[in-house]
Amino acid sequence: MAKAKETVTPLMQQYNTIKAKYPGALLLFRVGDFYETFGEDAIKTANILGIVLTKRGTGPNGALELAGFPHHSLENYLSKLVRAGQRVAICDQLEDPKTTKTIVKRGVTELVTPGVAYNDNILSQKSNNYLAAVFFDKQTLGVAFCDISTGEFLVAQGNSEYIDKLLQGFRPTEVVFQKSKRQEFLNLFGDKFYTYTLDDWAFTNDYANEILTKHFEVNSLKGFGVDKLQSGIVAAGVVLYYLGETEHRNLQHISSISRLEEDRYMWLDRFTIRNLELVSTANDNGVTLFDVLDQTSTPMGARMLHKWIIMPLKELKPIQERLGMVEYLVNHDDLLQEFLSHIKPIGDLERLISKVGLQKAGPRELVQLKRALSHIDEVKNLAEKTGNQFLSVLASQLNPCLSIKEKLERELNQDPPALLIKGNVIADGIDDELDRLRKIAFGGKEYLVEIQKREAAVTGIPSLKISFNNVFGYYLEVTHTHKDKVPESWIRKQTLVNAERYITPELKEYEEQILGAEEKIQAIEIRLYGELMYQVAQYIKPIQLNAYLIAKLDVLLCFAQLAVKNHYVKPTLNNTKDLDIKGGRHPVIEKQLPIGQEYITNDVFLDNDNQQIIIITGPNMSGKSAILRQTALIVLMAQMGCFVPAKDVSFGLVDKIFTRVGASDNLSSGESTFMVEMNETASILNNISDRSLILLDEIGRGTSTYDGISIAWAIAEFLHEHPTARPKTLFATHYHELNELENTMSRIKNFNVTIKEMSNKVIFLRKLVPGGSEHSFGIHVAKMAGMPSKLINRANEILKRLEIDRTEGQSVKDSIKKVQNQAYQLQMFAIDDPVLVKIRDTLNNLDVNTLTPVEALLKLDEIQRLIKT
Ligand SMILES: Nc1ncnc2c1ncn2[C@@H]1O[C@H](COP(=O)(O)OP(=O)(O)OP(=O)(O)O)[C@@H](O)[C@H]1O
Repeated sequence: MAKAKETVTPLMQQYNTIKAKYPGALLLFRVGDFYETFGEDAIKTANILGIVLTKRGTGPNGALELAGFPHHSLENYLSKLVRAGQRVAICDQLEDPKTTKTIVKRGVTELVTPGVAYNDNILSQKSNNYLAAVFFDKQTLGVAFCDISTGEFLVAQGNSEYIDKLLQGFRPTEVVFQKSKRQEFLNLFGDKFYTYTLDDWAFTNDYANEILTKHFEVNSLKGFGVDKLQSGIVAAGVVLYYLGETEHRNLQHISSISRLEEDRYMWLDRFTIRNLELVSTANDNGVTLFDVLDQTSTPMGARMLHKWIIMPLKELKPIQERLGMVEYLVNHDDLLQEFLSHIKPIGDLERLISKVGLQKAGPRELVQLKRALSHIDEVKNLAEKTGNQFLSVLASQLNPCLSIKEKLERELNQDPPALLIKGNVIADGIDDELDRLRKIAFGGKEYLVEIQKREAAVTGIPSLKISFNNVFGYYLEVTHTHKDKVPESWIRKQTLVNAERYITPELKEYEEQILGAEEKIQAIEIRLYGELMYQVAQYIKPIQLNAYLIAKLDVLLCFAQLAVKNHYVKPTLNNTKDLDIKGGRHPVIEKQLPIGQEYITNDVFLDNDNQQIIIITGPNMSGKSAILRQTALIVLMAQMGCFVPAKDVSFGLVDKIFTRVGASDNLSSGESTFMVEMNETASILNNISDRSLILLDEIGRGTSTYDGISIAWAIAEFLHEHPTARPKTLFATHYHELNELENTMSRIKNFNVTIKEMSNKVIFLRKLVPGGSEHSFGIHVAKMAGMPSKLINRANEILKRLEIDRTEGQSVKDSIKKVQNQAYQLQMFAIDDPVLVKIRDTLNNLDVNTLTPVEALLKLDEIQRLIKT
């Protein structure tokens, strides 16, 4: 017998057709009250969501896997799927199953990807969720960032270094780029981004211009000031194209596009962003500068703060404006408190108005919008009254959109359900038909009692009753006693033992009304709500401006609160090229010290003429890095417009901050990555100016002493002898040999972080003082790492010998011989134990002269391990 041919049901045929249109996406297929997934998708879904995987059918290809969940759990499950890195296509029923006899029409209504999300469950409140597009043009790279949840749309172009820096700072959750450039992308930006590639045809000028001008309803992009950025525009066009591809077509809230102006912001190279731990730390639970500074009251304020941190300003006027405003708020605490009381309830207005643009705002969100607008009105009034110039300008720009606010107040039930379909969203008194239907649907009982009373009075039948059954609906029941009083117009439907049942045209009409009322009510509410949303959408631009202004005020209020709480002071910015920090502190470390322990403050002074480069020596853990970082953080905070953790600070604007940290893992065969990068990034180094600040932390560490010193030496020389610029530099090192540089280079000065040595123990004083260090600190390091005291004692002996011999002019070779002889006398080595022999040989083979502290550490570790085995 021939094998039965497997039949594919019409439903599965429909599924397969839709699935094929969205390659790479996990398809959630709505069937009745469930979203179902099949095959591979089902296996993934069940895994990620921890739901049951079942199997259906036994065709020639085996059973088909199936996993599904109820439709009302969509939001919750969707966020889990997207967070797990899935692209999720949501396929809905496009018509009411009741109205069709054939298979229900279905289609994908949204494709949710990590970069294209506005669902509160997926987004994190305090950070933006950017989608980025990168365009590899011939010479330059174009980039665009868009956050669909806020409507922000930014564009830039430049070399790969600049684009990399932007990607580091904006940290998009998804990056799209040309299919043919996969390898280039990986080479330049690494594999840490969630990426998606698109066919190359979408990356053309003509296409981008067309899609952008159409979206913004303009003839040219000139008005946005982006028309010159041809590569950037292509990337921006791709963003819009991708949003369309993912079924996001209501994008009114993306109401403008702006250029990321490179010249307006301080340049922080990517190492600086990472090393200063501005917005993220190497380990997940570390504390960032953002964490310490974030005292904002709204999510949009927090997101703005985030941007201010990674993009400090470099123009005096706007910085001073911010600082001036913070000072004013610090001095007017009552006003500050009043502002705060109105800003908190404004909430996330920026994302809220975006949902209006996306046509996804629920009734409660519109009520919240109304509330936010009332508070904006209050903020405006408060700001107006102050007479402060900045606040007066703010007041004149804030627009409480009173007419739409009043409309929302009037037309919406002020305590509505979260979902429109639950009903009771539109207020009473707005639509006559709605009021009438509601009366019928919800006031049904009273209406029937009214009819009953009236008919009883008219007919003189006191026992008249109105009831309902499924056969003929509402009816009047008359006992046989009153049979003869029944009017002629009543239609008899049923005779019982002691009563008769009648219907009347009025009852029939009422019945029809009541049965259809609920559906009609829903239809009217949906229509009226849609109209209301449409009207609110006309206010997207002024409301977005409000959101921006409130976010800005929120950040300034946050700075003012920080100033008071953390004792920050107002920095003085000027046009000199000096940097003068008195009593500086590290804003993050000072917050983490154990209770009772005070942060030791430090002064740092740098200028172009005498003290361009400071070499800071000191043992590990003495606080060198802290001094470097706090210097950069103070500069950065000041240029954000924030007060700073110090006693007194004044400096000339800084245009760029570079950081390089030496560590054994980014050094190869004695060649510093910094040197490599110096060559690679010649274009940037050519742009180093007298206003740049450079932090070099333990460059050369991890190589052997001579290599390390040579590299560090070369870098210091490079920066000192740079033909066009004298960048201010802090150079932390444990190579006391570098102190020699001071003698030959006039603008290099030695400093050290003080310690006190007491009976072989080191106490950190953490004060930066002029002068170099006498010796290296390798043994001290070993001690801190918990090496056995026997070994430490021995190391100290060796060191002492070496130091004595050096002053007596003896060669290192002789010293080593001496200490080796000494070693043979130690009891520990007299035994013929193979482990001890091995230890002895290891020690014998050590060339102490070229040993770096880190190598010493590693050797000691090796020896310790030998003992333990
Ligand atoms: N001024 C200070 N006041 C109080 N504690 C400090 C101060 N500076 C640093 N510390 C503490 O000492 C720790 C080590 O400081 P830091 O990392 O700056 O040392 P380092 O000399 O750079 O060491 P390494 O060479 O190992 O990087 C910090 O994490 C902090 O807890």
